[in-house]
Amino acid sequence: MAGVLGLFFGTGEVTKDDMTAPAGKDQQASPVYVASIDQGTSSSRCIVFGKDGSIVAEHQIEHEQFYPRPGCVEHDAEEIWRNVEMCVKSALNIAGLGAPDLAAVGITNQRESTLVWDRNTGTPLHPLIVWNDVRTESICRDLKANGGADRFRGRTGLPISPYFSATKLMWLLDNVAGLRELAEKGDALFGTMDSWLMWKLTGGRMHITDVTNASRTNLMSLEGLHWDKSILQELGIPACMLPSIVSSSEVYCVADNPDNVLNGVRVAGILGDQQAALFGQICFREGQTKCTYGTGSFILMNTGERVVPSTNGLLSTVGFKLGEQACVYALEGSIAYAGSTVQWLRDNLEMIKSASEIEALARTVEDNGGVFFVPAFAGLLAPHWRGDARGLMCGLTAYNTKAHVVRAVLESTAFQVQEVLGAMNQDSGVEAVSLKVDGGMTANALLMQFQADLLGVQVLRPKMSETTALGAAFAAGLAVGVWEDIDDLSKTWALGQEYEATMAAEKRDMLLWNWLRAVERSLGWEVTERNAKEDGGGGNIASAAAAAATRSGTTARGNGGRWRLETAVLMAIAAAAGAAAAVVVLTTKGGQKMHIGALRP
Ligand SMILES: Nc1ncnc2c1ncn2[C@@H]1O[C@H](COP(=O)(O)OP(=O)(O)O)[C@@H](O)[C@H]1O
Ligand SMILES: O=P(O)(O)OC[C@H](O)CO
Repeated sequence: MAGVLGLFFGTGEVTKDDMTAPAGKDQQASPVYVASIDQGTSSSRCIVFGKDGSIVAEHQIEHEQFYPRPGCVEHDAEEIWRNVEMCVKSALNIAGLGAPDLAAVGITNQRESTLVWDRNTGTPLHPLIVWNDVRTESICRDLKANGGADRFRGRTGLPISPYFSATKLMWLLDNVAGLRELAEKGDALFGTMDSWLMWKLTGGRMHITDVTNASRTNLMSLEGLHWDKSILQELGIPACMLPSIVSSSEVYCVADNPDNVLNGVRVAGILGDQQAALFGQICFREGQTKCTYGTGSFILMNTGERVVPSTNGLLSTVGFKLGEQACVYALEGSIAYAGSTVQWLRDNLEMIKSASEIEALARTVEDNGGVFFVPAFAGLLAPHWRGDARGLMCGLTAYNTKAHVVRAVLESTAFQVQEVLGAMNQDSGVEAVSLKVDGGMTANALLMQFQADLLGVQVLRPKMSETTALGAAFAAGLAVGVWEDIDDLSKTWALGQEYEATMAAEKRDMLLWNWLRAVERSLGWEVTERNAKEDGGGGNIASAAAAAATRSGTTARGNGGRWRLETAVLMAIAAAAGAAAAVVVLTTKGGQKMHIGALRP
């Protein structure tokens, strides 16, 4: 069920009285309020900010998550638009403001999630395919087979992965009846959520995306900031269905949809949500780094005006581009499962009743008791990029309790962030001295302290928790003169909480070593009939096992029978997964589970 939250914030600088008589109404001065639409993976919200960067009012609405098949995650784009409209209306009502009181509106959004719609009717032609949907794993496998996972990296900064929009769009073009023909005629459009919202706000007049969102498609040249014709051609994507690429901060238009409450307001900022958080955290200088701990976790380092190529499993991406100014780039490490592991403990394992309970339970034990958890629920993103990894918990003994398990789940986020920061250090040559943090999980002081300990640097949480929405408001406000320049913005950042590293180096090294051993064991676990075909094994599990074993350096020979497996091959599967002992369960085409047995390679 979708939930509705309406929040009112009294803040230091903007008082309740100010809100009943907004400056824009009484004094006829230029409006100083900026609204931000934050369209995220689990919810949409609208926040109205004052000039001092404080929150005046907020409204948030969750939307439904659809899981039509294993590995598939979809949203209803029309539901999202209705929620956005409702959020804006409610936030303005709560603040006692109207559209004329807004200097501008900014948009920030879940990135990569892919939508196609009809140019003439404005109707979505398929549900939104969400960024964490892995249905295009086999398309990616084919592309990788023909030139390697990194064949687009030099141009787009990204590896081939189901995460990015390119293969999601390929899938749509191949699987939605009539879409390719419509697209070739110029009657079907592609966009991420920023494009969709712009389309709706302008009553179907504008089809644009900003450089940060475009940099997540795997279709944009990072240096030229234009769609890469050769990639489009190779992937069979008609260029006419793509939006025009614009900067992150400029007046794009005046919203001119008379049915919308924002009608007449300048739309002046667009940033993908992680880049918006980088901007909202005032990471304007090269080397400055932030981590957002939400459903997933995303670490971005500002690398200035140069594209820093990654050789350690990170992404080169656009940080932001302010109008005509030079583009600022970033290195990014994306982690798919962070706060969602806490939701998993709550909803699937029922070990806690609410996310906020996890800290107290984890504090009842001194440490993880030797337990390590790798949340590779749909493979691992940065820095491993292994679609064949699966989740595991290891190091368990009879001594362990629920508290150790819960603590291991919490710690898994900090370990992943540590790995990414290590890779960032290697790629950029910049050793971070501090990490600015935000997002829901930063409410957890145990996790934040553990993070500082693992990194050996200060972890800094600002007073303002809504840095993503703030970043988009900053981008919009800059374009219309609410804020003069980035120095003006920098004054708004205030420290909320600081965590210093206190853990002894030997203890930290031992923890990191054990984490890496656990990760190693999670790799290559996924061996299915589908993999068997795609691995060129002639459609049988035995050959897939042999392929998996070969990938992991173990040799094995299958007997080629469709469902008959030799002991040697089964043992190779266990070895490929790196487990001391493994229980092998195969799923048949009909969905039936076949319990094969426990193995000790
Ligand atoms: N005290 C807490 N300890 C650990 N995780 C938490 C805590 N409070 C919230 N979370 C997690 O934070 C996530 C929500 O953070 P949020 O920044 O709102 O995410 P998003 O923007 O991705 O929706 C949830 O996945 C939730 O499980
Ligand atoms: O909406 P969020 O906060 O889960 O962020 C999603 C990211 O943009 C995916 O890349």
